[in-house]
Amino acid sequence: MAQYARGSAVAVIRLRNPPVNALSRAVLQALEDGLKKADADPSVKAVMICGENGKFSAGADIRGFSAPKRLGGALGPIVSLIESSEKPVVAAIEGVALGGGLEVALGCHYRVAHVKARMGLPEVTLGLLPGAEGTQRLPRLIGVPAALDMITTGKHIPATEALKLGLVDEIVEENTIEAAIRLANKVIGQPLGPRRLSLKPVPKVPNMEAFLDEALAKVKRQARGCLAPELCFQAVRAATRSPFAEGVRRERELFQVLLSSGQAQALQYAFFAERAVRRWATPGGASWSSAAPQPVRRAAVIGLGTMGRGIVTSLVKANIPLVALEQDLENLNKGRKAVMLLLEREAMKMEGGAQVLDFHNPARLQFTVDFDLLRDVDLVIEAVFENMALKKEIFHKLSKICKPGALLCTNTSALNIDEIASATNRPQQVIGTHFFSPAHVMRLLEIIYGRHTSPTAIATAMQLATALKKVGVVVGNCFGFVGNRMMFPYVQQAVFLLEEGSRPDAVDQVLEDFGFKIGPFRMSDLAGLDVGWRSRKDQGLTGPSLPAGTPARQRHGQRYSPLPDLLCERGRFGQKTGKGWYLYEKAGGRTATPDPWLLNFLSQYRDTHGIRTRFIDQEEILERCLFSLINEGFAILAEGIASGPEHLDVIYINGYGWPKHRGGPMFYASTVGLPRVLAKLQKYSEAHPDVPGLQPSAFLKKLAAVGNPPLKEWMSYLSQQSSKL
Ligand SMILES: CC(C)(COP(=O)(O)OP(=O)(O)OC[C@H]1O[C@@H](n2cnc3c(N)ncnc32)[C@H](O)[C@@H]1OP(=O)(O)O)[C@@H](O)C(=O)NCCC(=O)NCCSC(=O)CC(=O)CCCCCCCCCCCCC(=O)O
Ligand SMILES: NC(=O)C1=CN([C@@H]2O[C@H](COP(=O)(O)OP(=O)(O)OC[C@H]3O[C@@H](n4cnc5c(N)ncnc54)[C@H](O)[C@@H]3O)[C@@H](O)[C@H]2O)C=CC1
Repeated sequence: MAQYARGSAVAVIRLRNPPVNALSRAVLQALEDGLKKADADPSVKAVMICGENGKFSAGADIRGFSAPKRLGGALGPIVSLIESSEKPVVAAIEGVALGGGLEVALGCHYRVAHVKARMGLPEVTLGLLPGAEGTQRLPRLIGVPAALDMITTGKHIPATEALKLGLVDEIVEENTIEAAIRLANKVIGQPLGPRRLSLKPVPKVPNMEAFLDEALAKVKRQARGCLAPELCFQAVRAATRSPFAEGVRRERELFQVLLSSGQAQALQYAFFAERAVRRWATPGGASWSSAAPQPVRRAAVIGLGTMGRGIVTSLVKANIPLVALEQDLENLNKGRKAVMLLLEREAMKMEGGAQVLDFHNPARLQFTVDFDLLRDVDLVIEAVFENMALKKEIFHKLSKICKPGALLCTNTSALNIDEIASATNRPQQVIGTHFFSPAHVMRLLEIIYGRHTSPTAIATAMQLATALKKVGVVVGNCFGFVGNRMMFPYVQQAVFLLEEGSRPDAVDQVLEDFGFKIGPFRMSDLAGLDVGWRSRKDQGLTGPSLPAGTPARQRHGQRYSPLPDLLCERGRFGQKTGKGWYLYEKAGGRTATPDPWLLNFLSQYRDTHGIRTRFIDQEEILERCLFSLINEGFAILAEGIASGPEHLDVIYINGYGWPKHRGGPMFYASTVGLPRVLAKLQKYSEAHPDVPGLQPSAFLKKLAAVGNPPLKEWMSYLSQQSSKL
């Protein structure tokens, strides 16, 4: 709703729809009614629009986009109605003015913002464009380059920047409403023509067409298959070429294309999925309502290798004082240097820089090899080598040294949390906090509870995720948890495809064209092939503990490819050694080129094992890789390892470079249709009966059999008894 009130000469219209004053049909109707009332009342000389509870508006109600009667069309005419008012209208922007909210403010003749307010047109992140004339008004107000930047990236800008750009007329530190009313009183009677953005020309840029060509190339490069950025660009370009009314018509056409594209639905699903996973729950009934987080005043990180360095950086950025520990002075010095470099780079990106991060202050960041310094920390994150014996040794030590309430977290990427916890005297305080590399950049934090992990420990880890500005997703304990467990069959299929006749660059290309940031072979080279090799040796799948006489391409009666092991035996660990699935310019190089040696090696390998090379088309590459990953997802859901498909999708979008405009693997499966996913898996499984990853999961079969229900109903088809937890 919007509340109308008249005080002296200025009428106040207050947008009201908690928690963020989203513009629902009811709000828009009330806004329109308020404007008409103010217009009709001769004692009203000006209007001020603000939002309830210190927030202007977060824009159109996103849930409304999928409603049968969409609210979209209603907003543009209301923005026009505001602008055409004969009485000055002032927007008082507090909190956020986003999307349709900012478009309402652009319709106003004046804008006053609180210094802490943020503004933006984030529709592009929802697969849309600012469809209430925002693509036509913003360039007229702040110029084409700045408007293009805001509209094609969706970034939120602070009020101080908005003032510099001319997006707002004034910023205030105190009462925004009073300042806006003051301004409204001041401008009564002044001509409104120059304040109506639709009447202004778009400011000229020297050589506009060349500028636009360059901007388009940049947008395309960054969009990677996502439609909205390019259509946002086209709408802004229309503003540079056509009069306002024609630009608005073009904006509407483009908006309709996006609305019906499928990508908008995927991106909006992802928006709500990310919020849904914050409301964690375990099969045992623990949730926010039963658990309060413990404060983390001081933390520790053990192991300053690839992961530990990023984790330390994240903690420092979150302003959490910490101790960083290594096994010896040599590794400590190496780790310290690397951490300092990362922190210096991060500080350069921040306003206030090193002073804000304060990482040279030993009270905030202390480096040591002495476990005794961990006595009084509230939380420890272990990030040493992926080795169970070592992890147990460390956790045993920690449970003796750390104070009783301290939470003990492991960054293991696959190992059993319960076994690690068994080495301690406090298994209820042991939890997996699985960061992704680079840990100070990647948004995902997979939070794994074991059999004994307490609800308080889960709540504390979730709160830590928020403090680190990460997306925490709570999942159960199994080998590889959710993300890596789904990744194993995907990578396995990619390698099998090589055995059968494909090439690393062909497989990567198909998956990168699908939208993955990087294909499975480039990803393995980046992460280091030795990581998986070590784990396979520990599992007895390769190396000295492999029983003599084990067939080269079979383990436990199932198909196995020794190709990655053979590469590692030849010192090909990926980027770090300058060669892996690809060739690099040098050790540590980043430019991957197909390696003739590898192609020759593959061909000899096929000859040795009597494999007939065949042509494998793009469809088969895509389906075998993706459907085996999705199939594992269904098994995970059936086992109760994750509470719903949204969890899997949020993990894949934020941790594994899954293209967000495809909504995550489970959402993607729902758009392909479960009967089709099932039929394809059945086909591939018949062709490869010794590959369990291709055998359709019982849960997928069930969902297909009950008629392919919508994703939000999937979990209701799982009986309680089928959960293993
Ligand atoms: C606002 C935030 C920055 C707040 O963040 P935070 O404090 O972290 O809280 P959250 O947990 O994120 O949010 C709290 C709660 O609010 C829910 N929520 C947030 N924003 C919205 C929203 N816009 N709509 C609905 N609900 C919202 C959120 O889900 C949480 O609830 P929970 O899920 O229950 O936990 C942050 O929330 C944020 O960034 N929000 C999104 C801001 C955004 O993206 N805004 C843009 C919205 S789209 C928009 O405005 C589109 C437009 O430009 C208008 C379109 C006009 C169309 C014109 C079309 C013309 C031609 C076509 C004719 C078609 C015919 C017809 O259809 O009629
Ligand atoms: N590398 C990656 O991409 C990811 C790794 N992980 C997991 O994170 C953990 C660490 O992995 P990386 O950082 O890649 O390993 P790494 O090999 O780069 O670093 C491990 C560090 O631990 C130190 N260390 C070993 N024993 C120690 C001890 N007793 N006390 C203190 N420090 C000790 C080593 O000196 C080394 O610096 C592993 O469990 C791994 O599975 C999780 C996610 C991603």
